[in-house]
Amino acid sequence: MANNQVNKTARPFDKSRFEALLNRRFFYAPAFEIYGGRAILRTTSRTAVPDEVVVEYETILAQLDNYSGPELGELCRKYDIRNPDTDNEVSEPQQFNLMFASSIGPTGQHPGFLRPETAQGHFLNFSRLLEFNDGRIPFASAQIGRSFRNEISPRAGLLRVREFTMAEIEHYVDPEDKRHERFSEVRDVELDLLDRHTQTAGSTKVTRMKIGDAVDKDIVANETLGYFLARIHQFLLKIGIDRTRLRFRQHMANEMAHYAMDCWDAEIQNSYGWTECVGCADRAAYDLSVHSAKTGHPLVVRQALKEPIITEKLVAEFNKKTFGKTFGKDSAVIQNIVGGMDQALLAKLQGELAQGSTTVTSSDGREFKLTPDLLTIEKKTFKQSIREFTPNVIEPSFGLGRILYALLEHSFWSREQDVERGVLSLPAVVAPTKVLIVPLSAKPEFDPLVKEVSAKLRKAGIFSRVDDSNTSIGKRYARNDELGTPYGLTLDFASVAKRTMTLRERDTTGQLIGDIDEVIGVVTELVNGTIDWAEACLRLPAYDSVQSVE
Ligand SMILES: Nc1ncnc2c1ncn2[C@@H]1O[C@H](COP(=O)(O)OP(=O)(O)OP(=O)(O)O)[C@@H](O)[C@H]1O
Repeated sequence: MANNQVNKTARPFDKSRFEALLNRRFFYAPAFEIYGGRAILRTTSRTAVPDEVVVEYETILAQLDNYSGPELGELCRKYDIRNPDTDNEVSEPQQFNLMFASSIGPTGQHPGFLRPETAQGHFLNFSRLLEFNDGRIPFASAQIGRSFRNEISPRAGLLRVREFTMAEIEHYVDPEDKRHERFSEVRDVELDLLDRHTQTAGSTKVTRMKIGDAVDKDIVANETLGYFLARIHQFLLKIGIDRTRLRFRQHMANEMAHYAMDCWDAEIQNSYGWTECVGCADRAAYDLSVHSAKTGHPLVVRQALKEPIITEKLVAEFNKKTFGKTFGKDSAVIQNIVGGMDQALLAKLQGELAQGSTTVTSSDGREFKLTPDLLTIEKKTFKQSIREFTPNVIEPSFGLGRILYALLEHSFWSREQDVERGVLSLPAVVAPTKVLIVPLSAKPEFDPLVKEVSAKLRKAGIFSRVDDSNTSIGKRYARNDELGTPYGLTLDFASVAKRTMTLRERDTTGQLIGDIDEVIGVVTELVNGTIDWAEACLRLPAYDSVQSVE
């Protein structure tokens, strides 16, 4: 071999590191399959695979070349790598390419699936998230992303579409303790509830009730679910949903998924009727259990018990020396029969053995006589210091398009004196532009002031726009009222001379006046929500030439 040949593998192949990686892949997917010389990731249905897994799989596939013959067979057996054409284990090195089950495989065996919600991605990452949280619950994951539904008839604007943006939270709780640490903060929040009993009675009359009372009375299943209902309510009001057109409707038993413990929809009334915009369900342990069953990877929490649980159990033990000799190849059959017995049957067997012998019968009717020199059954003490359980999931699920549509309907109105003048009353927190800067004139002496005000607002973290178009100030206000801009700052000739500025509020059209820096301070607080307009009116004097500019 030529001495100058370069070994391109910087680090020698390390089997144990590689197999540790194979183990890790079970976080995401149960197995991959080889179709016509291509490896296909077999994920649980509707599963989104995070980007990093692609890298991981490429690494895995590249490394498979390091195995050959029986070694590869062994590896494939261990990690369930199969050739689906023959359903045999892969026995010789192949050149693999990577493909995902979510696209059509070369043999067309895998249909493509688009996710109907973002939830699957959360569950796939559960183990890693649990690790980040030091193995403890409760914790939550949140994600915003596109979701897809095969709607038969998409309609009603953004209300029913085939592709939409969803924001979901998966909050993991102990199934035996669904209290929420911060429930006391929302206990007194009043919600309009339409529970299932009211609906069964044929009524749609809501009951306004404190969420604390609803949980105490078992109308809402538990504190964590109640906590999220209250937070959904607060969120929707904060972004500008009209509370008189918001209700929480409980799912009827026949409407709810079979595994769900309780489910409520935040419904918002709009011109199409009452529309579900946020769903909030206690989905029990269903998702994690199903993912776990499909992947073979346990999705559980292991919790050290403060007090170990001591239990006593009857245990069957076969005498290794005599048992195999006596029963030969039937040994396994007998061990299976005894191994499948519950405590009551074992107790019966123990009693019979004490009398001298007992008989067990196989499924094909053969009888085997057992004596105390072959089998002993004794009570043993077990100490359990770890509690292992599958967490339950509380899932608030927001459809952003529906919320936005309802918000636009709730926010839009016309001025009484002129129906042509529309106003979009978006609260500052959601308005795309927070402040409009309106120089009264396009004269160059206004430029430094306009620049100063917009720079100061930018520094305060407030997004503003300048409208220096050549139209009347009234028209400029009207145009920006329709765009939902909550505040206007007007620079006039007094501003140039005396450094004063007026502040206008969109909904009332009320105006205040003050020193430029003082007004910027007030508008910053208004936008940040630390004061409201009434408070601003106490801070700054009213500007009484409103009519002259409107
Ligand atoms: N086709 C769709 N178009 C827009 N948003 C949707 C659509 N389907 C569901 N959503 C939104 O996603 C949220 C959560 O989805 P979920 O599965 O609970 O809805 P769903 O019960 O299927 O809705 P619906 O009964 O109205 O079809 C809903 O509250 C809604 O805001």
